[in-house]
Amino acid sequence: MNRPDAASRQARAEELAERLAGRPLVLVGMMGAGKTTVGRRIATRLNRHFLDSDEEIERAAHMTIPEIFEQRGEPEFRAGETRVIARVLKDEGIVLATGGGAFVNLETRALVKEEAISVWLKAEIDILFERVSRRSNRPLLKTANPRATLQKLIEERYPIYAEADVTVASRDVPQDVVAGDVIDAVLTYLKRQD
Ligand SMILES: Nc1ncnc2c1ncn2[C@@H]1O[C@H](COP(=O)(O)OP(=O)(O)O)[C@@H](O)[C@H]1O
Ligand SMILES: O=C(O)C1=C[C@@H](OP(=O)(O)O)[C@@H](O)[C@H](O)C1
Ligand SMILES: [Mg+2]
Repeated sequence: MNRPDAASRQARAEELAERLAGRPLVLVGMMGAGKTTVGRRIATRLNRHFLDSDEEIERAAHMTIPEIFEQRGEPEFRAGETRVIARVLKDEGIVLATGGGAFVNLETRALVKEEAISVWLKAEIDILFERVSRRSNRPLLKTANPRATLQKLIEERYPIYAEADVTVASRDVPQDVVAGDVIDAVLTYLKRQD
């Protein structure tokens, strides 16, 4: 990348950081969309603190997500997820990657809408499936037909994710490009709000 591109990229990130004025930036969307990895890159560019709700839950429980599902069950995981997100949204100037089910919760969704700017990282099933197949750390997909499960979740959740302020395609391009797409899309959204 040449220097003028890098400079304008930096300028857009700085403008976004300024326009957000402390409001958290929250990533929502399906498993495999890139919320955790792309979110971390966005935080770096905005010079913000990055948090991931799954990592916060794991830290508090001293267990991995699969262990929590196995030993305590999904309802307890969901309760922890709701609590963790409510707690971290009190912090200013964060980028938060949520777990794929978090925004489905009415209480969490209302809080995110009130306190933050939300971004739906939207990806095609083929991309999602390829990405989630790399690791076996998603308990909801431990089914006889994980692709069909993913498809069912997509159908249930897409109308809900569509309530996010901004939608960005999580394309099959490098994560830095997706991070740049998010920054540009949120900046455009906030400029329109003025
Ligand atoms: N743009 C991308 N191109 C290629 N691989 C990606 C991209 N975004 C994410 N990934 C990979 O997909 C997997 C899932 O990403 P992750 O950030 O954990 O998604 P999420 O948190 O939304 O479930 C990881 O292995 C990550 O490295
Ligand atoms: O979609 C979901 O319900 C889940 C998504 C996961 O997070 P990612 O979306 O970061 O994979 C994790 O919270 C848990 O396995 C449940
Ligand atoms: Mg994640």
